[in-house]
Formats: sequence, C-alpha cells, structure tokens
Amino acid sequence: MKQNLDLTLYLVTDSQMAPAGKPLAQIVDEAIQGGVTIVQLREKTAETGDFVRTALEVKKVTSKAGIPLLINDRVDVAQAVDADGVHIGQDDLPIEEARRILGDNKIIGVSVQTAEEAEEAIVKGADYLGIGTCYDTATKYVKVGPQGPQGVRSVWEHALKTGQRINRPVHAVTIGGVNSYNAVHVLICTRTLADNVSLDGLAVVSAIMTAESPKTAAKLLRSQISFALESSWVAKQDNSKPLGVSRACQAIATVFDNVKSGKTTPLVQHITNQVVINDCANACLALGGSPIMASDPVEQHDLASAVSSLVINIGTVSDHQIAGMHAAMREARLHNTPIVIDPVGVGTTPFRKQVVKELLRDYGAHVIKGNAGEIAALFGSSEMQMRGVDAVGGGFKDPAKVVRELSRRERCVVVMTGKVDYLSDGVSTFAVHNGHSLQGHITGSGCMVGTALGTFIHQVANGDLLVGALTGVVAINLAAEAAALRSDVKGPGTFRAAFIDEMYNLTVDTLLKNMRVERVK
Ligand SMILES: Cc1ncc(COP(=O)(O)OP(=O)(O)O)c(N)n1
Ligand SMILES: Cc1ncsc1CCOP(=O)(O)O
Repeated sequence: MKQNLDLTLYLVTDSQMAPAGKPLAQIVDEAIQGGVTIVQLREKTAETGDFVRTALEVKKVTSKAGIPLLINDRVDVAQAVDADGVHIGQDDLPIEEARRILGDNKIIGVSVQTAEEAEEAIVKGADYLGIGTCYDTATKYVKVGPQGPQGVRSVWEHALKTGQRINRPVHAVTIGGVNSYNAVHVLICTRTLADNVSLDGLAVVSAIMTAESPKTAAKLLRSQISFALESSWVAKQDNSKPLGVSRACQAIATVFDNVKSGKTTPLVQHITNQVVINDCANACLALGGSPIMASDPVEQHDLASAVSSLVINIGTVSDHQIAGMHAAMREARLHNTPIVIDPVGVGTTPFRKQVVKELLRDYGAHVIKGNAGEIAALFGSSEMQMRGVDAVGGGFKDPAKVVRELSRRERCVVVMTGKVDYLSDGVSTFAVHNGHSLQGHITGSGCMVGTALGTFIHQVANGDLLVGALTGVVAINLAAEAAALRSDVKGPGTFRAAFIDEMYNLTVDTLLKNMRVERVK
C-alpha cells in the first residue's frame, strides 16, 4: 500500500451539503478529529479557480493532520495544488493517462461497479477501488441501481483474485448510502470467507457532510468500523475451528442456565404477528427472558439501548410494521444488538419476499429462522414450496447443505425447523432430533422458536451465535416433548398451555440428559 494510504474512513466532500457559513476546510478538520483517514475533494460544479482555492484551504488541514488529500476527477487541479492523488470514474481520464501525468508516487483511486471494471483497474495500476454503489443515495445520480453488500462482495472477491493472479495488493472501499447504521453489516457481509479479507474501509459523503457535528459522526463511524473489522462472532470464516458436539452441549447448558437461573434476564424486543403475540410473550417469560412487544417506529430510538435482542417476525406484516422494523433494525445495528429474522410465509407472496429482501439487504441478521418452505424461498430453491405459512413438499435432499449455503451467503446463523431442526453458521452444522409432532398442530410453535432464539442469543453476543441458537431450539423442543407426555394433555389446546408450563419447568439437568444434538457434514 502507498505510504499513508489508510482507507478506513474515507470522507468524500460535497460543499453544497455544508451548513451555510461553515467553511469546507472547517468541516474537514472536525471530521479528521473524529477519525477520518483520507479526504477526497469532490466539487462537481465549481469553476477551476474556485476548485483550486478550496483545495488549497483543505490541503492545509489535511497536511497538518498528515492524511492524504485526493481530488475528484480533475487531474489538473490535483497537479495545481500538489494533492496526494486523484479519484477517477469510468467516464473520466483513463488510468494510464492519469498515471502518466501524476507519476508513480501519487495515489490513483478508481470507481468500479463490476468485476470486469475492477479487474481492469487493478491491472492498469489503480491504488484502490471505490466499489459501488452499495445502497441508494440522494447524493449522486447513478445509472444502475444499488448493488447491496452482497453485490459489492462479489466485485471485491474478483478484485482480490485478480490481485493474487498478478501478485499485486488490492485495496478497496465501498460507497453509496453508507452510514453508521449499516457500516457493521456492510463490512461483515463483504468480508471474504475463504481468506477473511475485509474491505479496507468505507467511503461516505452525507453521513459526515450533513451531520450537526462532523467530529461526532466520524467518531461513531470509526467505532462501528473498528467493531466490524475486529469482530469474528457473526460470520464464521473457513478457517474457524468447527464446534464439536460435546463442546456444543456443554455450552448450550451454560447459556441455558445463565438465563434460566436469572443470572441474566434478556430484554427481548419483538415486532411480531398478531396471531402469536401473546404466546411469544409468555414463552419468553417462561424461558427466563423479559418480552417487550414494540413495533411503532417512533419509540425504536428510545428503546434501543435497553434491548438485549430483537426478534422480527413478518407473519402479519403491514406498512406501519415495516417502518417499525426498519427503525428497530437500524438501531439494533448501531447498538450491535443481535437480530433474529423469522420470514413467516416469505414464499407465499412477492410482497413478503420484497420485505425480507430489503431488511436483509439493509441490515442483515444474526439468525434467520424458517420452516423448510421459507428457507427454500430465501435460498431460491424449488425443492420445497409454501402454502400460506406452511411448508409443502417432500423435504430437501440435503437439508444440511441448504442451511450451510444460506448461512454462508447471508453471513449469519440459519435455523431450519421441521421434524429434525438444522442449524448452521457456515462452518459447523447441527441437527437437533428433539421435539414432538404436536408442535405442528398449534399455531405459533415456529414463532416461539424465534422467541427462544432471541432469548438465548444475546448471551453470546461476543461468542458463539450458533450456541445461542442451538440453546433456543433445544429448549423449545424439550419443553414440547415434556408437555406431550403429560396425562392432562389431550390435544392441541391442552398442549398449548402445557408447552408454556414445560418451558417454565425445564431444568439444565433435563436439558443435558435429553438433548439429541448431532453434528452433520
Ligand atoms: C471513493 C470513491 N468511490 C467512488 C466515487 C465515484 O466516483 P465517480 O464514479 O467518478 O463519480 P463522481 O464522484 O465523479 O460523481 C468517488 N467519488 N469516490
Ligand atoms: C460519490 C459517489 N459515488 C458513488 S455513490 C456516491 C455518493 C455517496 O454519497 P452518500 O455517502 O451521501 O450516499
């Protein structure tokens, strides 16, 4: 990497966003104090003379801080002020020409949207790539819609392969709609599984330029970026040590005991459906959690710092609930609160599919839980279908592979419920053989699994999400087994009440004795 080229937090300026009377150089100065590591002066409408004058003012600030100043598009302006380099787009001066004019010591960054553009830019000697756009942005008109973090990831993976092929280091940021709410998701989702390589950082315009305090905004972004770059608890990498059964069982017992014994009482926020809301609240209480059902967008900000985990269930989703889900998930990401998504009936209508697609694209999840039909719809498989909220079909040929692959794609734990439940974090995959057929005869038994996941995963916020998810699945299934055995249970109605009782009565000893957890390939 060129000396001084630290792309961790990349500020691209837009003086039209600056508050009236506040000089651009002052904004840049404050942003650098907050942790910006590189600045690009982007003045799309300025006359050359004004551009040069502004560049000289900003350069005083960046030089004092010892960070690079790049100029957007205009190689002549970069030369005039002896900037550290330029950032050029696909329609600007060709890279070779910019390099010929500026020489080898200057930084040249190039915007790319596709794998082919990335490959070309690297081969032609770009020092870094600006991959995007990641999300919709009001800052710039873009011809092609946003790629989302998964689209950015595929360009990044190709860029890294190109670098390996020609033995050249590759550096990149992503840009477009990036802010402190989605920074962690973007960085975790774009990290490669094979080599564990993250983007170098994030580039933002409005997240800093429009902030009341550019310093505070930059500081928050920096802390989110550091969290994402340092955290290994969400997306398991290929070289992560797989979890063995005996270690998993011990860990499940510990997580369960911590909640059941009251050592910790997670506050589990639900935005869930009208059918199961009461059962889920009772299940949460019975398992040792504290439920709060809160879906209005207005209260999400105030709730967020107290919440231990967030369960999003789209069973009876409406426009108002969607707004609440977006607000809650934004806040959850900011607070690094684990999110469970239960995509109820996602295969049934295009509307539900779109709702889930947008939530996963914008914020991702820590755990996705669904029945086989829902998992098939998310995975894009026709092996299973949906009728309403139920799965229809003969089952997956290789269910373990489906959950593992979906986990790897979405960078989260995937839980698929059924007669046998399958769980994967992309590296370790487990089958849980507990449960009872009566679970299939009451409404909301799957939603209560979502509740149980929310109740136990907060425990492992810095550890193993898969263990938290396994704990929830095992606890629910053992409660169902115990309830079904009771002499007072005569059918679904009595089972429903007994089910909650047995969640309440479940002990760690019963759990250790009766759980049937198998590691699968
Ligand atoms: C870091 C970074 N990445 C991408 C861009 C976009 O550049 P470009 O495609 O040239 O578009 P304009 O910025 O010129 O509108 C960027 N500026 N910075
Ligand atoms: C310059 C640029 N290039 C691609 S998107 C974009 C603007 C990003 O702005 P914001 O961070 O405000 O979404």
